[in-house]
Amino acid sequence: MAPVPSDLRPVVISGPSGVGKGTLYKLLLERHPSLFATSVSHTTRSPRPGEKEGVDYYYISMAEFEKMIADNAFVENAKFGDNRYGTSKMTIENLTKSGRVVVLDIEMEGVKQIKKSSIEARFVFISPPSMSILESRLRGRGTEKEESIQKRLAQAENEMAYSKTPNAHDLIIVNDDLEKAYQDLESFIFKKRTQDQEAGDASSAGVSVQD
Ligand SMILES: Nc1ncnc2c1ncn2[C@@H]1O[C@H](COP(=O)(O)OP(=O)(O)OP(=O)(O)O)[C@@H](O)[C@H]1O
Repeated sequence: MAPVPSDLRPVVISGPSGVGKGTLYKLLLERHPSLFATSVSHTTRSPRPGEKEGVDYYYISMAEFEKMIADNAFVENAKFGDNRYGTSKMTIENLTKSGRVVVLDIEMEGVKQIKKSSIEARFVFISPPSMSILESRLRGRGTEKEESIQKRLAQAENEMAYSKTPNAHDLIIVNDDLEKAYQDLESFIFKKRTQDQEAGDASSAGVSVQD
């Protein structure tokens, strides 16, 4: 039987575009399908052909989205073009209550928002071995036009700078050898949370620890 981690806090994976977040995330879900779960986001954009409500996204109107923001129902939300995207607190809480570890692939602004939210999460930053390797991965993936590659590389500098600020992340993994990076990620997730950490987290969050 697959081991069950004692620490069910959601895991937020961030890092520059092209570093391998999606690849690592997919491996977690493939290797432990009944343990890890993704949180289905809410969006104001229309479904694309083949997409399913509640599987790819929850599709809602702009008015509903704004109501959810007003109700503080999102742990993070963002705007891309004319569309809004958000991760709902309740979706995460329900998955966690059902014994799953929620894995979130989130960019830097979202990470900052989650840190301010009521959700207690663990933050893992995936770093490239070098900026030139990051660039060759982005190019090698073959999904991006030149302009988009340049934008992503510029944003990568911001992500890297943020990763160097104290306490931004609980763990930084350099994704050089993929299997090694995966093993580092998995063992971090399965690591037992010490009582000191629990007490420290609880006092910094201003809540009491419950057994
Ligand atoms: N350790 C590794 N060694 C070599 N190639 C890798 C490694 N990890 C990932 N890759 C490759 O790098 C490319 C980018 O990976 P991936 O799409 O997972 O990045 P990402 O961080 O999820 O990017 P985005 O934020 O844009 O979605 C892919 O082609 C992937 O196969």
